[in-house]
Amino acid sequence: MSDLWRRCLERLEGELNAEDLHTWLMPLQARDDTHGLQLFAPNPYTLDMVRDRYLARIETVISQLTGHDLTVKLEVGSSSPRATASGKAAIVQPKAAPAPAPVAVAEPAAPSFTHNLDPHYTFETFVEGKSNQLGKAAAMQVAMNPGRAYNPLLLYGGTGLGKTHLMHATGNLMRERNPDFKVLYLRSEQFVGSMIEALRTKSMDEFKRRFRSVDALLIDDIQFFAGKDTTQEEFFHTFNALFESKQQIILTCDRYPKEVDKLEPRLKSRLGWGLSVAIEPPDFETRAAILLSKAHDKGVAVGENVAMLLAKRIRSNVRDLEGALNTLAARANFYGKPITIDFAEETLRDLLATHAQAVTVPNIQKTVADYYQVRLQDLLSKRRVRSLARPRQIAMALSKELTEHSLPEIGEAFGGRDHTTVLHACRTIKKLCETDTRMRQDWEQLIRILTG
Ligand SMILES: Nc1ncnc2c1ncn2[C@@H]1O[C@H](COP(=O)(O)OP(=O)(O)OP(=O)(O)O)[C@@H](O)[C@H]1O
Repeated sequence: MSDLWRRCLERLEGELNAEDLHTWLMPLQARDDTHGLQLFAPNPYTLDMVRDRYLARIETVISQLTGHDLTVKLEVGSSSPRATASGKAAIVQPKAAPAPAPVAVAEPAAPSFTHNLDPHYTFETFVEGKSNQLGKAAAMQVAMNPGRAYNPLLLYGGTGLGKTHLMHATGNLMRERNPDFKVLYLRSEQFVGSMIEALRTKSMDEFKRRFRSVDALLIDDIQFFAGKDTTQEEFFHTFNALFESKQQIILTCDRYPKEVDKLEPRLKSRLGWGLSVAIEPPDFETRAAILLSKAHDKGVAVGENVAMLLAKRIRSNVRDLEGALNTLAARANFYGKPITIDFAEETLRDLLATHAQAVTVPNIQKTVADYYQVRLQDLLSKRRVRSLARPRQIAMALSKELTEHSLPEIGEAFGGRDHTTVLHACRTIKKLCETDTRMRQDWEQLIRILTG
């Protein structure tokens, strides 16, 4: 990779979120020569996005890095000399000074395949807990034995729980073990965008070649394929081609794919050929460990007490937890203060209040009643029919999980029941979640509704 471009990316890393960076900027190839830097987008769709959203900023950063006022233009293509032989290049020119800009020394021509994995998303930076243990183990297996261990590997679960992280970690490990391994990561919107562009420019053959020539294809958030029939058709053929030649496919979805409406049955059936693993919301200890690990990686001094405060109060997902940490770090830096419990509570008062708000026992009762379509007064009554008893137990267990109330207090809130009844409910639901998929999905969905 061009040294100048690498330095530019490093600078932008601190400004853009990881997702945008690896979606739009990392796929760009770059080449610098005595005249300047050339940037190549893999397709017109990416080119448009980069030009509209990032080009001005890239120009500024390049100018800062080189000390010259440079103009950057883009084209679709590749940085390998063969691909640019059309002579369209000469992309960076000094805006004012006629003299050639002194830029970084050119490296040998880059390989024609540029992987676009986020180097920060690795297994080392992924904190393991009960909620993601299986997913991590499966992903590692796939990285060690691509195309053969589980194909496809499908990671599913709610937003911000680490699916994308694990996917990149798998790709990164594959490439660490074999640097020539071609791993292509895309969000499903990019797949759709590339396909639309290929249809428009009548370059479907090129599109097919691009996706079928990789060793591993990683597609994020495939729920976006729902209702897009032509995309599904094309993806179906891509899938078959890759699968047959034992190229690895890794996918993520925000729920169990069988539950995604408007996804073709034959595609759903293919998705089930390999291994589907749920990534669940992390428990308290894992949330605290993730927070401490993120703080360590970012060089932010956060004590265990602060990590525990955030982990206790922010249960929705890891992304929110990380967002809170970033806010704290930025404020502490600005005011030059250490991150104490008081500082954290003060700084995040509104945010913590929002997270606390939803999770009260009455709120849980109402949410569970709505979810199972029973009347609230029946849920709180003494009636023991199964259609009420199970939702009631779930509501009790959720109250224990999501609030600070004691067992007797929860019993009291459920029509004056004994604390042993609540304890029994908690144990029953915990056991059921381990053995009954449906139950576990209901539980996770309710947690998402209550904490999202
Ligand atoms: N177990 C974990 N250890 C370390 N970081 C984690 C873990 N789980 C999630 N994260 C971090 O949380 C953030 C969100 O994770 P990620 O983007 O992978 O979520 P996701 O499940 O793909 O969400 P979405 O469905 O919205 O794309 C990332 O910064 C990721 O590094």
